[in-house]
Amino acid sequence: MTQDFIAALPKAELHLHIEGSLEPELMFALAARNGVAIPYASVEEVRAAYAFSNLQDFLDIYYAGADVLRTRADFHDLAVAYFDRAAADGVVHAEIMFDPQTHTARGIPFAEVIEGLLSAMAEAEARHGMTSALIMSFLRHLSEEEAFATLEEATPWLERITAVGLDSSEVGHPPEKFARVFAAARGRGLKLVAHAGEEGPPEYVRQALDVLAVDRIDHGNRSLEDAALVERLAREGMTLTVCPLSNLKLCVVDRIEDHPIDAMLAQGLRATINSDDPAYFGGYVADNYRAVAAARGLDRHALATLARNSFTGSFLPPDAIAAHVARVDAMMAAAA
Ligand SMILES: Nc1ncnc2[nH]cnc12
Ligand SMILES: [Zn+2]
Repeated sequence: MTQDFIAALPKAELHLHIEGSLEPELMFALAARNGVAIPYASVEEVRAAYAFSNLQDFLDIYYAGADVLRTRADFHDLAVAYFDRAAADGVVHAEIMFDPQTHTARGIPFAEVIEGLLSAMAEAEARHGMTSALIMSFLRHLSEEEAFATLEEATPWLERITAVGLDSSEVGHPPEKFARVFAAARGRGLKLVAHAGEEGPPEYVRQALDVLAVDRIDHGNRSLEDAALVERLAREGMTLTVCPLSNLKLCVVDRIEDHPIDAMLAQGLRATINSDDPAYFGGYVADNYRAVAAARGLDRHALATLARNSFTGSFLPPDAIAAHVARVDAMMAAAA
């Protein structure tokens, strides 16, 4: 019953790396289409390689996997596959991240990447009535100067990009390293998000708030180590895009039974549920809801709160947010 309820619950996905939705089957198909050699003999061998002890273990494999993405059609097919799966999971709005530097560093033109994604977004709207938005993420292991160059390269498409983000290796690359480029992005009318407190300390979450002035925190788990920070995040209504199966696979939690999603809600944090890199972490967004519902005994009220938070934390206009929240409320009223 909870299974059906979770899939039927209207929801937004706010933390999804489109490169992390590359399923092994598509990796093989694109490798063949583009004549790219990959270091795996079979889909099973790829899946077996997805055992990670930390974020960096994962990132090494994730950046290698992205090498099969070469053309506009590849980015289109990748994103269409994600939108189809998300629609089946009850996602009605998706704010997807892409990492242009992972591709431009290999000589793939920025235009190929973004035009492929934009055409897939139009297709998702036509096929599923799903709305979507693009978040352009800077790789934090690279320099701020390189992030500036990426922002510059994106200029012709800025109307189509909703936000900038900050991802990749967290520890050693604090948010303050990107203070000026985030200020420039804000000046160009973009929203701001940053991964913080996934592996990095609570201080990185504070920097994301105080130095970058982000609109959302991606992950934020380690905020829980700092009571004053938790109180502030709750008071400011800051959205956290939490990713339970990612947290399990990257050893942010040892067991899914230890996941703090209900503790976050109990402390008044605006937590949401997301899949992060679903092809690598073993599940799309509904799988993430199911995993924590089962492991932490979340009832329908908690699940509906998480779904409502996904809309209130989105970059949709207020009227669209209200309409989506009303649909969640109607579903709860019908179930009562
Ligand atoms: N969970 C994650 N943390 C940091 N960078 C990422 N890039 C893709 N997934 C990521
Ligand atoms: Zn992420």
